[in-house]
Order: sequence, then C-alpha cells, then structure tokens
Amino acid sequence: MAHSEASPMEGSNRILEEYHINEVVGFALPHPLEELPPAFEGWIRIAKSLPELIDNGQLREEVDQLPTLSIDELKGHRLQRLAHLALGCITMAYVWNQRRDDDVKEVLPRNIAVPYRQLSDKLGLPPILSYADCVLANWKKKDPNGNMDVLFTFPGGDCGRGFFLVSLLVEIAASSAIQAVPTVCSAVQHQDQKALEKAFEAIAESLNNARTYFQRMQNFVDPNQFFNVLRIYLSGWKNNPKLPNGLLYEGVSDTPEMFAGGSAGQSSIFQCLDILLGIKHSSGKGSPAEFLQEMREYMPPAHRNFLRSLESGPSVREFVMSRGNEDVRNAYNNCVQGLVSLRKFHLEIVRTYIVKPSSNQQHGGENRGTGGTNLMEFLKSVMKATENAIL
Ligand code: HEM
Ligand SMILES: N#Cc1ccc(NC(=O)NCc2cnc3scc(C#CC4CC4)n23)cc1
Repeated sequence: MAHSEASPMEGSNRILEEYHINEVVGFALPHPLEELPPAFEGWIRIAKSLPELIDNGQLREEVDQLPTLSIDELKGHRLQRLAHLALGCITMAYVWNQRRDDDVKEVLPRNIAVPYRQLSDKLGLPPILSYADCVLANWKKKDPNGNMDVLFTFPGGDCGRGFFLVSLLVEIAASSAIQAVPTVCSAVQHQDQKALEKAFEAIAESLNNARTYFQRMQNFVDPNQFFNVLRIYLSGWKNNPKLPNGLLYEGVSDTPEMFAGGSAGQSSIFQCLDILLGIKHSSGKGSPAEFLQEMREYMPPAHRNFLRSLESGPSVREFVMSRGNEDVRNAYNNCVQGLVSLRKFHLEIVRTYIVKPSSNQQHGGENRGTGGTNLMEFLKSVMKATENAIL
C-alpha cells in the first residue's frame, strides 16, 4: 500500500479517501441521492413500487412502456449509483416477476438493457443487482435523529428492508476496523509494536461492535419470507437452471450473458480483513478462494483496487509471527477471533434463514449458494480457515 509522509492518521484518511472509503460509513456510499432528473422519473416510480406492481401483475407492462433514455444527463458518481441501483432492482423484478418457474423472462428489453449496460460500464459494476447496489447505496437518513431506511425493496414485506439495513449497519460498525488498516500497515513498515497493538485493538473492538448489529437480523427479518420470497429476487443468471443460458441484454449483445446473483462475498469489509490478517481460504477449482476472487469483479473498482493494493503490501501476519511481541500476538489473535465469532454467528443465521426453511420444502433440495456452490460447505470452510489463522 502506498504510504504518505503525513502523520499515520491523517495519511490514512487520505489513503482511504483515494479508494472511495469513507471515514464514517466505510465502503458504503456516503449520502446516497434519492432523486433522478425529471426525464428519469419512470425509473424511480417503478423501482419504488416493485411489490405493488408485481402483485397486481403490471410490472412488466410498465417497464415495456418506458422510453429508451440517454444517460448523458446522469452526471456524477452518486447520480449514476442511484440510477444503477434503480435499474438493478427493476431488472431483478422484470426477470423473476411473480417467482413462478414458468414466468421467467430470458430477454431484458432494450429500453432498460441499453442504459443499464452503459451505466454499468461507466461505474465498473456488473449489469445485475449487486451488494454495492442494494446494501451500500440503497439507504437514506429517515429523520434528523439518524434512523435509516432503504430506497428500494422487493416483495416479502419488511424482509428486504431488514436484510439490507442490518447488513448496512454491520458494514458501518465494521468501518472503524477499516480506518485502522493504514495504521496497521504503517506500524509494520516502521516495526512499531505499540502502534500495531493499538491498531489491532481498535479492529477487534470494531468487530465485536459489528456483531451486536448482526444480532438484530432476527428481530427484523422473517426466515420464511426471506427464503421463499426475497431470495428469489436476489438470484442471478449464472449456473442457474432457471436461466440456463443467462439473460439476453437486448440491444447490447446478440447472445445471452451470465452474471452471478447478489452475494456478500461482494462485501469488501470481510475480504479486506482476511487479507490484512493473512487469512487464506482454500483454493482450487470451485473453491471458496476462487468464488471470493470472482466476487471482487462485482465490487466498485476503487474498492477492488484497495484490496489489490493491500495484497501487494508486506505481510502483517508474517511480521506478527516472526517479530511480534506477546501483546501484539494477543491483539492479533483477538482480531482473528472477532472474525471467527462473526462467521460462527453468521452460520447460525444461515441455518435459521435457509437450512430450516428449505427443509420445510417438499424437494428439500441442496441449498445452492450464489454461484451454485453448496453454501453451508462454503461458509463452514471460510469460518474454519479463519479459525486456523489463530496463532
Ligand atoms: C438473513 C441473513 C443472512 C443470510 C440468510 C445470509 C446468507 C449468506 C449466504 C448463503 C452466503 C454464501 C454466499 C452468498 O450466497 O452470498 C453468505 C455469505 C456472506 N454473508 Fe451472509 N447472510 C445473512 C446476513 C449477513 C449479514 C448481516 C452480513 C454482514 C454484513 C453477512 C455477511 C456475509 C459475508 C461477508 C459473506 C461471504 C462469506 C464470508 O466472508 O464469511 N451476511 N451469507
Ligand atoms: N437457498 C438459498 C440461498 C439464499 C441466499 C443466498 N445468498 C445470499 O442471500 N447472498 C447475499 C447475502 C449474503 N449475506 C448477505 S448480507 C447482505 C447480503 C446481500 C445482498 C444483496 C443481494 C446483493 N447478503 C444463497 C443461497
């Protein structure tokens, strides 16, 4: 990671800003916009009404009647992120509609496919709803005392709101761990044991705090609504038997294309901490490491580059193992333990929200993760690899 000569804290803020990482909300988009220019009101109107339009069977008709708009008027990162989020939500609703297997659309009409691909290319994001869209950019301050709400959601009652907002709160709580990353790198570079111990302590505290937000999921999200409704709208068209060839983006390409469904493997927080702490996931064909690497392509480019820059720096873990004093080793282990306990709790959540509801289904089929892997094996492997990093 590039180092500035300024003081570690000032330098670290400047380094993080360069990678579009905010000191308050971390990888989340600070102050997302809520409105598009008047010409685009149709996109916002439809995206804001997906549950109603799907329920009364009007969604696809409304989308088909949209004019094909030029995105030239959509200036600036925030406006483009809002438009990308709105079109992502409309795309998922248009493809999956009322969730019946015989009701899937294999062609996305040109009036949204063309601007959606143009915005995706501008932003370096995939033309499918991603974590960067519906968690990191899908929020607003509801009132002056800081209550938040989502901008868009899907059928399933308050399930989408709870799922996206709790994830955002975890991201924001864990952002103070990211603030400490440049300080860790600088302390290793200067072999400053005390500074390194303090930075690790800040990371461990941040992860423990993030876990308390994680626990709110059970208050806000109903497992059956999540599994039977919301999950369908987050599904992608890569290795998905419901869209075996992928989705045809009319007016963009002549052949259908495959893109993976939304995944929190697209969360930069966890991947960043894995890299910093030297946690290696099992690799090889179809492995967790391969899946997580692929999910980086679905992140905003600046965040993808931050992870790459972190990977190219000196190994923090090597330094702790070879030169760290006992306090540094303990502080390092507390950070790893913080990630282990988050991932153990997450496994419990997945049992409640996926394994149990899916066993209530007739076919009781294998729980497919995004990207077609068996998700429990994936998550257990990721948790075990974290546990194995304890010194
Ligand atoms: C109802 C709640 C949740 C369910 C059912 C759930 C389910 C899953 C599943 C199935 C995966 C496997 C990969 C994928 O398909 O994305 C996954 C991965 C992941 N989830 Fe969740 N999740 C939930 C809540 C959360 C929350 C609140 C967070 C915190 C931001 C989170 C963070 C992650 C991360 C970081 C991964 C990638 C694997 C890892 O780094 O451990 N999840 N989750
Ligand atoms: N059966 C089944 C089955 C059920 C769920 C999944 N995967 C899944 O929901 N991934 C997303 C995810 C995981 N953890 C978290 S926190 C925030 C998000 C999000 C998001 C938006 C979509 C981008 N996520 C796989 C299989």
